[in-house]
Amino acid sequence: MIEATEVRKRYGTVDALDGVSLSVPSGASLGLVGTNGAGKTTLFRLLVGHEAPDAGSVRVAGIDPTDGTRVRERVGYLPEDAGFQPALTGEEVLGFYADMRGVEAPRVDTLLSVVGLPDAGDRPVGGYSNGMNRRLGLAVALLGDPDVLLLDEPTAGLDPAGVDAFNRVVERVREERDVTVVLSTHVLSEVEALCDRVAVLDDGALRTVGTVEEVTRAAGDEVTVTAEYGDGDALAAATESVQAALAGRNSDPDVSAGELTLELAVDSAAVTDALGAVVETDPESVRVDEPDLETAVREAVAPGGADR
Ligand SMILES: Nc1ncnc2c1ncn2[C@@H]1O[C@H](COP(=O)(O)OP(=O)(O)OP(=O)(O)O)[C@@H](O)[C@H]1O
Repeated sequence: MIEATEVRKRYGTVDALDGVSLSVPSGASLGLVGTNGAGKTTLFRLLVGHEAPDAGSVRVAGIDPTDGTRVRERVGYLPEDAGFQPALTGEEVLGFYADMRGVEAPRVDTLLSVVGLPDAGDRPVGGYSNGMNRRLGLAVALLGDPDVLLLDEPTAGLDPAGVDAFNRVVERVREERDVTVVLSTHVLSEVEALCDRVAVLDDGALRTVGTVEEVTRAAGDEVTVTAEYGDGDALAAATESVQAALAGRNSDPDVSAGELTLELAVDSAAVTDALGAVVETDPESVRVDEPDLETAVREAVAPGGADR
């Protein structure tokens, strides 16, 4: 659905995108993450045809986005800095964009309900909260029932309730429509909740891309369970019962300094069994360290934890 091939975009002396190739299949949901200034907004602007790449090619639904209005019929875009005339009501804002895109008026009411603003349509948008404004922006992006939805940091600056409300709408839209979503964010829990894929951009380059699971796995494929015990007897008894629970699985605990440590393959049944056994031995504390998306993204941006 989206194909970017060796895309370059330079502003003055800055390589905003420095040879980025990325493919997003139809119906997928991609989280675009990365450092500030990584090139995320630039990529959106190329995907929506607001600008052309200096080199390489971009195709959305097989269309070159700079090729007239055709791509705008297929793509809904919520820019990072979307703002509307404060004196216009929500309905008027939608009506304005609906006219521009030739969408029928009844869709405006439906869309306001879809984004959770069913009763706010007759109010001037100057009185909308930040979250309401973003949801109105999403409604504008949904006009014309696009195949592709591009959301540039849609929840930046929203409070937790606003983030939840927005993300629930995105989830519902994905359930109800066959739409391909690209969403940029600095919040990785959002990617885990809403996206099946993740791409990490940094300094104009794509550092990694894959399913959320694949990218997370790059941070390691082991879970470490560490349990702390008050005295040597408790630790010895715990070691015995954990060994019994994991018998034959080649995962003996390490025991030292009042602690029992287990290293286990992530997602294996051994993790559940070991945790069950550990909890039954009544430890003072239990810690579970597993590969997570945050570590994987940090590693992708700065391999080996290099200072930047
Ligand atoms: N119109 C422009 N003129 C000059 N430089 C630009 C322009 N647009 C982007 N840049 C530069 O290109 C780089 C990438 O910017 P971009 O806005 O795409 O990053 P981003 O990943 O969206 O960042 P953020 O997370 O901070 O929103 C930055 O160094 C930025 O300063």
